[in-house]
Amino acid sequence: MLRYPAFLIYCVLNILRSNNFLQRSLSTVAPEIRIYEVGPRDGLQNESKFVPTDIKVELISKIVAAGIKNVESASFVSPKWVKQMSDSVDVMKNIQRVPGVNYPVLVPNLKGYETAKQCNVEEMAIFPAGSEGFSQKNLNGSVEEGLRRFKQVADEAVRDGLRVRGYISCVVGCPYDGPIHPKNMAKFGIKTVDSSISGLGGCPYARGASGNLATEDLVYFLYGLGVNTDVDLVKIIEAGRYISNFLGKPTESKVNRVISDRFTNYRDMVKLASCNCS
Ligand SMILES: CC(C)(COP(=O)([O-])OP(=O)([O-])OC[C@H]1O[C@@H](n2cnc3c(N)ncnc32)[C@H](O)[C@@H]1OP(=O)([O-])[O-])[C@@H](O)C(=O)NCCC(=O)NCCSC(=O)C[C@@](C)(O)CC(=O)[O-]
Repeated sequence: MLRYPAFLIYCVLNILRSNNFLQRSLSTVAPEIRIYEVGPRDGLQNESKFVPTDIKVELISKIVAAGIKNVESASFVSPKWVKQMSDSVDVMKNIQRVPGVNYPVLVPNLKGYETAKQCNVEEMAIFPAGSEGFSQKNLNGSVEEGLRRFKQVADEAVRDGLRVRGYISCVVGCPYDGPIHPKNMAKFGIKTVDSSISGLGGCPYARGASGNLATEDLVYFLYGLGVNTDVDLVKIIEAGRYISNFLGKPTESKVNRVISDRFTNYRDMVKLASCNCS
């Protein structure tokens, strides 16, 4: 009987061989699912080792080179709360912005908003919580206080012609308050999926946060379902390996783990994706 890793290799190889990822990635068909890569922000914010600005910038550029069009790149929260994001101004000033790519940032209050504006940010994310316990831990205030602050940010942003995206943390469960039963849940019509390169991340204030859905696995999964994302799997795998190597920890991406074990260098993977396995 095939063991799980062998089966995964078999599936990856078959998908790569039969469909040719590189050709697909160059296709002009509009993607059916929008991927929001949150690795450079949510992914890294929980890392204890400080990731230097140039590594963050390079990671973002690798992710963009793979075809991802939305990369949450920085966070203008208090540096006392999340030190890893304390160089967000430098990150935003040093990334080479590619036309057509969106580089949103996280903003918790008007102070963060002002800083974001100075960095020519075009889209920001606000992040109230659905539970009292998490709101206190993450934002140092109640749900109501959080909503009040985020409304200020959203009003300013809309006035300034910027886009605003809203997260709601803990809609079904909270590490402090337990299960949450939201009355209204948006169930259908999902067109945007958040994921993080290499499965990195988790909020430092969510006890036991276990990481995020790995972008490589998401791309692979959607590809298997025949859903177009316009993302080059080989390049996104390479970006995942880049940051995992830097952090000195194994990738949380199952696809990346399987492929990395088997293919040691980028050229081999490109050959494979080009169906040139001789
Ligand atoms: C909301 C605050 C700021 C309140 O933090 P606070 O300590 O209550 O803030 P304050 O207003 O009392 O100010 C205290 C000091 O912080 C400074 N300060 C205040 N704001 C800023 C700012 N923006 N930038 C820089 N400095 C700031 C402010 O200037 C002052 O400086 P001092 O006078 O002492 O020198 C804090 O709790 C905070 O930053 N929380 C964010 C924590 C965080 O980043 N968590 C991870 C992101 S959430 C997440 O990952 C979940 C998500 C979004 O992915 C969705 C999901 O999956 O659930």
